[in-house]
Amino acid sequence: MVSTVTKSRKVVVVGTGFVGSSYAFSLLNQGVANELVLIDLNREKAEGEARDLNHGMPFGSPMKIRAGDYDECSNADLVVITAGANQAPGETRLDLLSKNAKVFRIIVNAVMKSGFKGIFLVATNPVDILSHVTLEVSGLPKQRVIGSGTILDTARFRYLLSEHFEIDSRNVHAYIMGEHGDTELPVWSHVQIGGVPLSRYADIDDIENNKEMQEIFVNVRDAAYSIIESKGATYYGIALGLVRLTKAILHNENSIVTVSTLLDGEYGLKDVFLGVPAVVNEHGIRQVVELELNAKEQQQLEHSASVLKEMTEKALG
Ligand SMILES: NC(=O)C1=CN([C@@H]2O[C@H](COP(=O)(O)OP(=O)(O)OC[C@H]3O[C@@H](n4cnc5c(N)ncnc54)[C@H](O)[C@@H]3O)[C@@H](O)[C@H]2O)C=CC1
Ligand SMILES: CC(=O)C(=O)O
Repeated sequence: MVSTVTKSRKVVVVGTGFVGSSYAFSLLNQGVANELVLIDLNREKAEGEARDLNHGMPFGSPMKIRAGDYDECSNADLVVITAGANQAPGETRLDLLSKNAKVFRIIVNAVMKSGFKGIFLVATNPVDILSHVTLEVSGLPKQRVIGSGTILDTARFRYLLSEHFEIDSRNVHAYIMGEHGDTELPVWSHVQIGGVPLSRYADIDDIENNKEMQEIFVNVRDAAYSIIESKGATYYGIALGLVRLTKAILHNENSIVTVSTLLDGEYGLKDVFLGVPAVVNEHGIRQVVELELNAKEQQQLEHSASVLKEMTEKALG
């Protein structure tokens, strides 16, 4: 059933490239917001996207879509940032840091200058570090700065497991945690199919060292590289993930999703944005969900945190 929105829900998306325009298209399809403003450095592109999307209105959910400027952020509930460079084939997400950190300082300052009082949702890469930059530049409470983190990696993981075991992906419960990038980790100890632990469901004793399972994780971790090699960019998966997060926020769903948030002692880690399961609602991040990790998973998470921390310190200067 298409959900109905009773009070005004305004979203501004900054960056109407592949990711931003796919997000706008999915938002229109799912009826999650009722006002959407598109901002891009290339104003003509934003205007073209708005016109194209509006022509689909009779087939979607009623909403107002237009191109605009940063003053539109003053009464927005949510600003989604998808602006900045994407990876060229072979480039890592971390390689984008210096270019995109500069872009972020400009964007976040412009949003805040409008008097913005809502929530930031960041997707641009490297997403964990740019979420940290957003927090620092905006001065907002940490609950109101959310990175898309490992929401897409978790979806890829659930999908590939669902294909392998021929089970609806909605019945596969699993998390990818850590960096949205090369140091991310699969939390094998908490994978469940329909509530049954994976080791029991699949009758495999040593799940994390099983060759087929390892291959599934490698395909998750390296998915962006292979899609970028094939078609130049990835955008549909993250667009749907961003809509899922938008719904959790605007509809106050208290959903548990893997997002990037500033840790403050959870998992024994501090002062670093990292992908973890967290409860998300209209106030942003309500709380981090602390899973009981095994020793290997904890060590992998700490490694991911240390890589991100070092890069973040450089970016924040
Ligand atoms: N978090 C995730 O899971 C994912 C993140 N991404 C990231 O999303 C970002 C965007 O990717 P694409 O849409 O493919 O790139 P794109 O190149 O298609 O679009 C980027 C847009 O940003 C705009 N832009 C650049 N500087 C700007 C500024 N100062 N103000 C306003 N707009 C500005 C450009 O004009 C362009 O329209 C990349 O960093 C990419 O790595 C992509 C897929 C998944
Ligand atoms: C590009 C990117 O971050 C992804 O597809 O995972």
